[in-house]
Amino acid sequence: MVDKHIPNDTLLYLNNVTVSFDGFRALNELSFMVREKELSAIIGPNGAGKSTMMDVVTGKTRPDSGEVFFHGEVDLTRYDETEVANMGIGRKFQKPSVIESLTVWENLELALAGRRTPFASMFGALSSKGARRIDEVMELIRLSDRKAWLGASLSHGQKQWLEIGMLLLQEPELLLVDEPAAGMTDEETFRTADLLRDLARERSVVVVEHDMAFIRALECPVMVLHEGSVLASGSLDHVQQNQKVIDVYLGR
Ligand SMILES: Nc1ncnc2c1ncn2[C@@H]1O[C@H](COP(=O)(O)OP(=O)(O)OP(=O)(O)O)[C@@H](O)[C@H]1O
Repeated sequence: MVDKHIPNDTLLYLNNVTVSFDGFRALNELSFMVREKELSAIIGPNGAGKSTMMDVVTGKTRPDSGEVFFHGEVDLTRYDETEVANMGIGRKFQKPSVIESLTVWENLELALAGRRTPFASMFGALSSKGARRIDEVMELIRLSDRKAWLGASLSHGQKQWLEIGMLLLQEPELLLVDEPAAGMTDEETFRTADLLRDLARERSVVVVEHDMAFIRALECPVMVLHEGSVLASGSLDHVQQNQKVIDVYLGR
């Protein structure tokens, strides 16, 4: 990456990314950057290109043109989903995929096993280091007192937190989180905002969300996507006062 304007602490840099479906541009020369250990939010009306952007970053969709630099050098567009995940990019989908018949601890243990050697997983040897890490993650996701609860008995919000915990055990440097507050109670929504702020102390977190109260609680920079490009960026107050943003949201 040879661009003088890119700060040294940039973790992810999309450069002029275009994705077309049958001639329709879902992403249109999209460029933006994510700094290390930064929490940021992406908003935008339906069809703005938010999911497509995450598909490109995670190797699910290959762009027609443009690059996606991770750590300044690696162009993620050359790798597939598994390779990108192994490089340290985690994606939390909207629908939780927690195993309902396993406890919180067992779900986390399984997620940790995913990154242990086949030999260690086969013989069930969870190291004391591994167990400590699961304890730390349970603390982070506010589920320490639910350790022995079955997935099925958790609330919707708790399932989402457990799923975030499972991703954390992959130790991602960048976490992409898709509409985490959807379907949550107000209290869960605010606890989730707290949780994501905590997570961004150790890694970069990008949240795609529609819920403005939740975005406000994140207290982070916001980028507005529209028709596959950045329409505005800055604080939530700043973008909400932007006339172009107002027009797009009011459908003018
Ligand atoms: N596989 C596909 N084939 C054809 N068109 C697609 C495909 N994926 C996305 N699109 C189109 O690209 C545009 C961007 O879609 P995308 O899902 O990225 O938007 P979004 O901002 O995530 O929307 P939402 O908030 O509704 O989830 C939409 O017009 C969508 O219909």
